[in-house]
Amino acid sequence: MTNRKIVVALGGNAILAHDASAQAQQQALLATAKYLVEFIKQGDQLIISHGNGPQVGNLLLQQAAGASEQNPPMPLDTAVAMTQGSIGYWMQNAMAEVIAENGLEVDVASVVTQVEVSADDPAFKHPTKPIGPFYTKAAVDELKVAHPEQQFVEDAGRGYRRVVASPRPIGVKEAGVVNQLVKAGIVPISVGGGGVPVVREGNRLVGREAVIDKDFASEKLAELVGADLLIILTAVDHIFVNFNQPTQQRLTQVSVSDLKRYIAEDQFAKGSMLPKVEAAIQFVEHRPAGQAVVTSLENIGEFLATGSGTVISADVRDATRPDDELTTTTHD
Ligand SMILES: Nc1ncnc2c1ncn2[C@@H]1O[C@H](COP(=O)(O)OP(=O)(O)O)[C@@H](O)[C@H]1O
Ligand SMILES: NC(=O)OP(=O)(O)O
Repeated sequence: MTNRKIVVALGGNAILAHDASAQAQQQALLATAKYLVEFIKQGDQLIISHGNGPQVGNLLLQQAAGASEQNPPMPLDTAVAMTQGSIGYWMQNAMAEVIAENGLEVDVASVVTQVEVSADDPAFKHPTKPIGPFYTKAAVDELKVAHPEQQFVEDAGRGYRRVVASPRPIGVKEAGVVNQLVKAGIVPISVGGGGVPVVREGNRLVGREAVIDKDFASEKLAELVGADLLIILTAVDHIFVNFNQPTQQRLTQVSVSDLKRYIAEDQFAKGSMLPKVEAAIQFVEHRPAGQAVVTSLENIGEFLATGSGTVISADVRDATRPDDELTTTTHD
């Protein structure tokens, strides 16, 4: 039994690959739950987080399509809370089924989570977070005329998407509640969709129209609950240098200083791998005894058996080496 406290962040493919129907997303989460239950079987204390980019964008479109004066569309902070509810419901339902199949007795509960951001965060003036479906250039040109207030960007060669503000998390209101649930042996689902963005005004937390990056929100939660591990699950088993080039090499063990050097070399795509790398660095800098891992759902078994995946650790000085020499990256 390992009994580590682990925050595991689920990437897009764990919930929505191509089919945005409720049934397809529930099916995907059932497959995801079969991987996650392995941690519980090992005795680890799990905290689950997830993204919501496609879902919250789709929800805004559904809201706009049915809107009237009597039935106004909800603002983005409320839409984020709605996706925390829907995805949380699917996830806890799927986890309960798989937990029962494995003869375990563990409860899973979603926590509607508010994540504090700064009202002055420059991100409010520079939208960068892609949400909802992909569009062609022609479709975007039409949308810009109909909705001059909305902004769109080309997303990694896959088409155009609407972008919204994505401020950095500075606190998680329900972190204490999440910790209480973990202590009670319950698996919490928290900071879904990066958490509902709120700013503090005295005793009030006031919602803001934004979508926080779930990797940064998961990192903040992992810091605040004192996690041993932050595991970021995505579509690739490892982080690569020279990604998608003939010279690509996967990173197995990597130190913070080496990762910072790779960032300076522009090795990680903005909006996809870069936030994961930055979140991993932030976590191990705050908790030097902890580790961050980037890998895929499908590789969880291998990770648990052999440590396979990209494991990011704080720079550790080795007494047998000169003072300024740090642990270095291993490739294979
Ligand atoms: N250097 C890199 N190493 C590995 N993957 C990379 C790298 N740069 C970009 N990527 C891409 O980033 C993707 C993960 O980002 P994204 O799909 O946005 O995450 P999420 O799983 O959270 O939805 C990977 O599947 C891969 O295609
Ligand atoms: N909120 C968020 O980061 O969602 P995605 O991971 O789905 O983009």
